[in-house]
Amino acid sequence: MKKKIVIGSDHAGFEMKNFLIDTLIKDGYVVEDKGPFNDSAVDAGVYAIAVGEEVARHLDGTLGILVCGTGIGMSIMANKVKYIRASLVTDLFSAKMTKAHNNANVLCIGARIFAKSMAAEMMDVWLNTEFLGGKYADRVQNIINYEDDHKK
Ligand SMILES: O=C(CO)[C@H](O)[C@H](O)[C@H](O)COP(=O)(O)O
Repeated sequence: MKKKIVIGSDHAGFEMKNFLIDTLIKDGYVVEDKGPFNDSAVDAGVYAIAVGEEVARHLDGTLGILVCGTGIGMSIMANKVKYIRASLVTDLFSAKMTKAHNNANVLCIGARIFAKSMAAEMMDVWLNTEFLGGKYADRVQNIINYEDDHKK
């Protein structure tokens, strides 16, 4: 079975979130939508934390996707959650490398920057790239060690 994807947005990312959910379901993923469920103005941070905490509770391969206007607020907030490596991506190469080298477990996308098709492409590349492990695993482990030492 394919991985579970937990997804959230703010009002600016609401429409793109729904598009990405449809794409994920078509591709056979199990999707958990953390909201919002309409396009009324909300604070992106609430949804970033909800998605981040759900991913951090299931570090078995569950991944998160966050969409706001720029993706910036989402990435700042999601990275406050212990064990979350959230990446704001702006191109296909970054989308690939943030999984291959950083094993990013949350992807952040700016709905006011990208067309839906480009967002779906970045998501697809990230989902279908494998973490390379080896020296990159040592580096990711250093991040985890820091979190273990400094975060509750
Ligand atoms: O970074 C962000 C959230 O922290 C986003 O880009 C938001 O979508 C953006 O700030 C929302 O702006 P709005 O004026 O409230 O629509």
